[in-house]
Parts: sequence; structure tokens; C-alpha cells
Amino acid sequence: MASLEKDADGFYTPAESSTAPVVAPKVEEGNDAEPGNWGKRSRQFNLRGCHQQADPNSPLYSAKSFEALGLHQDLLKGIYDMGFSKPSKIQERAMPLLLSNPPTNMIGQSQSGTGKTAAFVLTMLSRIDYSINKPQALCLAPSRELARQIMSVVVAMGKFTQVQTEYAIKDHLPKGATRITAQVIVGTPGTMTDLMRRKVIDPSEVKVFVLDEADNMLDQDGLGDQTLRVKNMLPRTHPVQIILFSATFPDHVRAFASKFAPNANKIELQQNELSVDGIRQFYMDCKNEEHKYDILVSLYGLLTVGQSIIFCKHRQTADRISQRMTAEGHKVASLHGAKDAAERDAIIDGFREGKEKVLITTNVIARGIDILQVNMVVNYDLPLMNERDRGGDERPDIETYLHRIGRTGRFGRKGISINFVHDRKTWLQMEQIEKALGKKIIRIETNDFDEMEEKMKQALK
Ligand SMILES: Nc1ncnc2c1ncn2[C@@H]1O[C@H](COP(=O)(O)OP(=O)(O)OP(=O)(O)O)[C@@H](O)[C@H]1O
Repeated sequence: MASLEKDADGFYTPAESSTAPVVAPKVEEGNDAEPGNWGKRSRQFNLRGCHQQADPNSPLYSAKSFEALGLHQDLLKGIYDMGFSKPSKIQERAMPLLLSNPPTNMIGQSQSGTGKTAAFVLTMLSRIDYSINKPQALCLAPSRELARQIMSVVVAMGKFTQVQTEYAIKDHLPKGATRITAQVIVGTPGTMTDLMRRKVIDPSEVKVFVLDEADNMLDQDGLGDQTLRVKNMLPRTHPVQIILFSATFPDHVRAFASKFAPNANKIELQQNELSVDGIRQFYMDCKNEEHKYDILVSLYGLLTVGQSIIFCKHRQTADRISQRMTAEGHKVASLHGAKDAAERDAIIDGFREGKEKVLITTNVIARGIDILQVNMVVNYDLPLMNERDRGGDERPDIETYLHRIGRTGRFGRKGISINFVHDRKTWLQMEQIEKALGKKIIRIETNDFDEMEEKMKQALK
């Protein structure tokens, strides 16, 4: 990589006035699941996304080019190689703030599927000193699946740099590994804490600390403690830029987020801006639990037109449904946190490659997972607060709902979500979601398959 310029604060920043020509996008063939080839999928998709990028009201819109954001030439090459042509709104707004010096913390919010990952990955890749073989950027995500996906973006965007990367996820490093020299480390909070404690990660040169899905990572009832532990092990000899991104920042974590990332630049959404317009929301009134299963099976043909993710409350439900459907001759996979690391990796990779078109899962992959072919999400069970708090709270979990349905409708694509309700309680819970988001959830009859098919096809047009 051409050397970056070091400024007065010791940070490496992209040269402002590079004269090298911008590299034209080039098409690469191969397996989509390989990190270097993710751009291929984006490119296919950009054809659809680009008209929205010209609409000033869209979160995908930007008046600027990537060049105008002051990125290093080698990163521009990576961006164009991934098939991106223009920044999205969050990228345009956040990048100048993220790259300015002295570095300032950031709390950034933007709807699901609008390109937050690129904003923080480009910041990490812009801030590191490529001549130092020590960890300089740490990124935490709530699941191993998301950490692996973020890493694939780091690798793709950093393809024309000499960045070295390493995972901090369970069962990844060889036993007895003593020191990580990679500059960018992406992982989950538990393993990152463990590696730092054991001094396998030396944080003395860390300049950037990113929390993706930050509201979830800071939630005191969830991953908050572990994330705080990582932060407390960061060096105090120099400022570390703290970057928090999510599509949601509920009130109960906002104050803590501001304390965690003091004096941060903030990009925030209003409650009525949270849902993504391209996702059409439906519900089906099922008679009882067993009827939910029958309806899901009857939807199989529609679920497999593109790809679908079915969210259940419990791991056991996900396994049970998947076993039953498999026994009845349907091809589905199930994924949840009780499976071991290797199995989880194989399942999500298989789904990404399209080997299975239906994935039955829990909240473990409700956040962040980006698979463009997913055009349908089914809430087999609605997400409830008690899954987060274990406090017996039966209120719907609006944030998790938004993240779940946000697995479809990525970057301007069309998508469908279907909620199964089966009694008065679940119907009222769904009504609360509808009210909170100010978006109509349309009923689909469970006994009229032609109407069902027609409505869904229309929604995807
Ligand atoms: N400027 C761009 N041009 C074209 N495609 C883009 C651009 N930025 C991001 N994308 C693509 O848009 C998709 C969604 O991006 P990303 O996963 O970063 O969304 P997100 O905002 O992090 O969503 P979530 O809140 O669900 O985590 C990805 O497939 C990514 O490659």
C-alpha cells in the first residue's frame, strides 16, 4: 500500500491530494461466500439500488462521491472493487466526522441495510499504521456470524492494502497462541476480553474501538458488562476513538452510550424514521400453535422463491420445526447458539451460498446479517422483551423486531415480513409494534393461498 500520511497527532490519514487515477470497477467471478467476492453480489444488486441513491429522501442518497470523502486511493480501489459507486447517506454524513482529526467519538444511527459497516470499516482501515504489527483497531459484534461477516468486509475493502486481520471469536485461534500481531481484530466481547486478559492481544497501540449493534452491546442486561471490560483494558496513554453504530438506540441505552463514547458526534434517527420503506409488513392470524406450523409449511413454496429467515423464540422450537419440515421432505436449516462453532459456521456459510433457502433461527442472527437474497422474514414467534431481560416482561421488543425484519430489504431492495399471531395476547403485542413504528401491518388470510401469493408477489415488485 502507498504510505499514508501521519499527522501531528500520530494518526495516519489518507493523503488529501492524491493524483492517482480512480480505479474503474472490475468484475470478479467465484464463490460469493469468499470474502473477496462479496462485491459481486453488491454489484448485481446495485443496478436496483442506484435509482434510490438518486432520491434525496432516501437513506441511500448522497450528494457526494467516495473521492470527496477523502479516502486513501487504496481504499477507493477496494470500494469500487466491491461494486459500490456512491456513498449512502450515513456514509456521506459519518465519514467526514469519523476521519477528521483529532479523532472524535461517534454515535451513529441509520436504518438497517443502509451501509453502516462500510463507514466503520473504512475508518478502521484509514486509522491504522500499516508499518506497525500490533492491534490498532478492535471491533466487537454480538454474534460470531456477524463478526465473520464484518471481517469479510474488512478483507474486501482492505484488499489493496496490506492490512493484517485476526478474529477474536470462540474456537478460532490455535491452542497456545501467545500473541496477535494483526492490526484489525474483529470478535465477540467474551473472547476479546479473554484474549486481552491473557495478553494475547496487546492493546497498547489501539486507536479505534468499534461497537457494531452498539445498543445491544451496551445493554446492561446483555453484553454490556463484557463490552465495558474490553473498554477498561484499552490504553490510557493516548485517546482511543470510540465508534458506536446501530439501527436502534432505545432510550434506556442512550445515556450509557453517551457516557461510553464521551463528546461523540451524533447522527440520530427519529422514531418515525426507523422502519425501512422497502419492507412490506404482513400478519397472519393463526388458530393456535399447531396451526402456525401448518401455515409455515404451506408457505414453503413462497419462502423458497428467494431466501427466507424464520425467527423463533426458543432454540428448541427452531430445532423442532426444522426436524419436522426436514422429515416431511423440505430443505431447511436451523441455527442457534447451542450449536458448536464449526457447525454454526457451516450452517450460515451454506445459507449464504444458497444451499438452503430457508433458515430457522433465534435472535442470534436477528442483527446485522446481510444476505441480499433474503426477501422474506417470518416472525414465527414475535420478539418479546423477556428474551432480553428474563424479567417475565411480555411487551414486544420493538428493537429486535426492527432488526429481524431488517434482514430483508437491504440497501433499497424489496422485502416482506410476516408475523404469525395466534391468540389475543399475540395480536395485541403486534398491535403495539404497529403503533410504535407507525407502519401498517397488513392482514393476509391464511385460507386463501391465491390471495396470499398475489399480495406477496405485489409486495416484492
Ligand atoms: N455505498 C454503497 N453502495 C452500494 N452498496 C452498498 C453501499 N454501502 C453498503 N452497501 C451494501 O449494502 C448492504 C447493507 O450494508 P450493511 O450490512 O453495512 O448495512 P447496515 O447499515 O450495517 O445494516 P444493519 O443495521 O442491518 O446491520 C451490504 O450488502 C453492503 O455491501
